[in-house]
Amino acid sequence: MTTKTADTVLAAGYMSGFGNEFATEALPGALPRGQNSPQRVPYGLYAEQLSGTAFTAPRHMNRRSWLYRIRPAALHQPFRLLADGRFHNRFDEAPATPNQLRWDPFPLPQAPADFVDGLFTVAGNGGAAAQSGVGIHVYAANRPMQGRYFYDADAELLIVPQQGRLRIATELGVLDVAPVEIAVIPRGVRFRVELPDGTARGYVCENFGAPLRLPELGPIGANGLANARDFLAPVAAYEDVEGDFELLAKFQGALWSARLGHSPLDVVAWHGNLAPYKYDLNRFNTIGSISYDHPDPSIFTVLTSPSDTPGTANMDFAIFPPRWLVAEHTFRPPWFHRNVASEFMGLVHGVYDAKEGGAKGGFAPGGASLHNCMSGHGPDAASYAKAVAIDTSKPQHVVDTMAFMFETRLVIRPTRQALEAPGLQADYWRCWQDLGKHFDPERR
Ligand SMILES: O=C(O)Cc1cc(O)ccc1O
Ligand SMILES: [Fe+2]
Repeated sequence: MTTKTADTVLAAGYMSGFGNEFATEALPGALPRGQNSPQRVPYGLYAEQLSGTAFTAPRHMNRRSWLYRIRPAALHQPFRLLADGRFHNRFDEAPATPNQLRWDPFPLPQAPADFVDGLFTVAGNGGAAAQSGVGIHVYAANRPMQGRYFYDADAELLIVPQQGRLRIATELGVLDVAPVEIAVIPRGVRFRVELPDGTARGYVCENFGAPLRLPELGPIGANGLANARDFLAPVAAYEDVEGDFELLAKFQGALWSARLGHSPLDVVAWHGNLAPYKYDLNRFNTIGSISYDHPDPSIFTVLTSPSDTPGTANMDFAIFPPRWLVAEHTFRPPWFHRNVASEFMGLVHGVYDAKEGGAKGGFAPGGASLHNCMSGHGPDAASYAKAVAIDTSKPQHVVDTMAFMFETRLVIRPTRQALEAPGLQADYWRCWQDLGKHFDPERR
């Protein structure tokens, strides 16, 4: 396989910044100068525009890139609809439940499975047709995608590796992503996933809504939370290979397959602000209370997909990273709460400070929990007992942890296969049952 990278043009494999107007070429002079679509493109390439927002979207939201490629994306045989599998968008198969749900770590594959084979849909809401909501999936894979490429026309993909590194070779370049990093692949971008560690497991959020962006910072100021310069987009890298390959498309909730005679990762140069990117969650500048009380979790937002209602996101991606807790005379873990929003949580590693104990396997790395609209939840009895006993005049260092949340405006509906999965913890509700009555009208 001939794989050429941009090493000779740019020293690093990545360009830093969020939503920048990037320009990158794997061969010198491959980017047309002064125009997007010249009559004849350098090196005999084809020019192709990839737009991720409406042409007329406001300038600060507009996303598109120009790709200079060996063959246009139009070149493939007709797509055939594939039979329904475990990766889908059927969120109406089972009644949405007000029960708190939790799953053990999702199993690693028994049979050979690549990244797409290994996708298992856990829950979701809305859909591609409405261009709003999310699909929530886990992946568990043990072989690289070989001669297979995938794109999702329904959604932007937010990939959260939990175990094992991923090498995501995309049309626009290569992203190497390890646990505690995330990758975002724009709607429609074609890619192949390789597994440098042999196996991999993690979470995927299909965002059917507006592309993820950095949250507003308000009084926090010009810096903080996820800083724009820590996002990395790949430099152009292409392969010029021919063979009998498969292109998989996710379209309106279903998977389609087409044959194609060449690698679609044949973009020699590109420029624009629509690109895959990665981000190291350890770079997050965590901001919290330095006086009293636990802040609302919106302070932990890494990326947000806005809806048409200001301030009410289609989806927020929040993390709970290592940090110092210093709030005095304060119950420091997440408080007990019921929210209008719905919360799907996963754990990359360590222990989450609201779930120190719990029934059965607890909240374990590679597992998940779901607390839907107005479903009461909060620290389990063990975490509560610990938090009311500590001396809050001393700072507390929360270390070795990385939990995350996909928080959505719409109720998150579990799939039938997720409700029937052996890992669903039937006794999760018990983790709150030891929160006894302490009320005493004689004691203040
Ligand atoms: O339920 C959870 O554990 C997530 C969460 C964390 C937090 O710090 C505040 C509110 C919240 O929903
Ligand atoms: Fe919550």
